[in-house]
Amino acid sequence: MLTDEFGREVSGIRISLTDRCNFDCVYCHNEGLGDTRGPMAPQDEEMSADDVVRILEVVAEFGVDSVKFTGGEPMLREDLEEIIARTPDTMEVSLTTNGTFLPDRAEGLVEAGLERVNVSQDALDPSAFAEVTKSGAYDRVIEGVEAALEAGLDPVKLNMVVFEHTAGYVPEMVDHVADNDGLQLQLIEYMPELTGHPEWNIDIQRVHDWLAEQATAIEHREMHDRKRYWIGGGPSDDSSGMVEIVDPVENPTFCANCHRVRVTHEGYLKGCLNRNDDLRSMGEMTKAEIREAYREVVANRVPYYGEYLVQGENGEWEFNETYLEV
Ligand SMILES: Nc1nc2c(ncn2[C@@H]2O[C@H](COP(=O)(O)OP(=O)(O)OP(=O)(O)O)[C@@H](O)[C@H]2O)c(=O)[nH]1
Ligand SMILES: C[S@@+](CC[C@H](N)C(=O)[O-])C[C@H]1O[C@@H](n2cnc3c(N)ncnc32)[C@H](O)[C@@H]1O
Ligand code: SF4
Ligand code: SF4
Repeated sequence: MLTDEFGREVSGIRISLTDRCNFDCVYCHNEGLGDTRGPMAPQDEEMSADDVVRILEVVAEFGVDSVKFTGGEPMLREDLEEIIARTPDTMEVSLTTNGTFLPDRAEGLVEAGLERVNVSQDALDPSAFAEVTKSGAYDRVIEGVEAALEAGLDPVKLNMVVFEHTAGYVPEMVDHVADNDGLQLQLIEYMPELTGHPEWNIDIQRVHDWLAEQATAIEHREMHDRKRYWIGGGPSDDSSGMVEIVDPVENPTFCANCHRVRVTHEGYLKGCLNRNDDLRSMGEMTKAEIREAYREVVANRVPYYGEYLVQGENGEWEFNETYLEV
């Protein structure tokens, strides 16, 4: 496994398969590309299944043992099942999706080799859901979550971005996962950097404090040093609910435990979700060239949050020049 200059081993890869989406969520960061979602028609610049598999085969040689497929909406790719089936056997395969296509395809994805799924669900009520996603597909998403559970995906994590529009729904989402076997909840801190709406931010520490009061057990996950709160039981009790908080913003501990590189839908390898200054285009590359690009990108990885950034007078984050000169 390769290790970067900050001692972070790279054990995972996160691949965006498309920037197209059938939703228009008001907060969407589109995996670091900002609000640039394309039309529904396939885009020429999307990597082919062969491109994706070539990259996976190379990083597997370096001991990368997990892949997360995301987007845009990755299930708009008709060849998703093929890509998963061709993923090296040494890799754990997971998917993050808005869930609308799961009712028809969850079973096929499991047959292809999918092990876990995260489904974005920001509210338990159709009108609140529509307000955030600009979509009327609430019932489809609920069906998708059921289809994923029936197909044997375990766990099925519900992703909820916590920001001004959704913060009030956190308690009922927590009850929902505690009451339903197989479901877990991921509360994701809203990342304002790429969306242009800093005013929607809320203090995620309040959610941590509230959960700590409810929890019967609290654990730390190695990845990103994330906290996990167990509600109504504990880690060994099947009837309890697990709530994980993903809180990257201004969190040097999160970045210090970041073990994944990323690939954009056009095939650019990059070391950090929030950075686009280290892109390496791998679409046309041979395996030997991909190996070289991978080594370079890992060698140049830098934590994003922490002393490497400073907040300017206008509230924007900028590189800490003092640090760069050292
Ligand atoms: N800044 C930052 N945010 C991340 C990172 N990983 C995940 N996130 C945030 O968390 C969201 C949800 O991630 P998911 O795709 O559901 O997957 P995950 O939680 O990272 O991975 P698993 O829990 O292992 O399934 C992402 O879209 C980001 O908003 C990361 O490395 N850096
Ligand atoms: C970009 S989406 C791609 C996969 C799929 N379309 C979905 O929505 O699950 C991946 C995850 O990013 C989260 N996300 C998007 N914009 C965000 C933001 N500004 N802050 C925090 N999380 C965000 C979404 O909630 C979703 O769980
Ligand atoms: S469903 Fe996912 S990719 Fe689509 S707009 Fe919402 S967060 Fe972004
Ligand atoms: S370095 Fe930090 S911000 Fe960048 S991908 Fe890793 S955890 Fe996310």
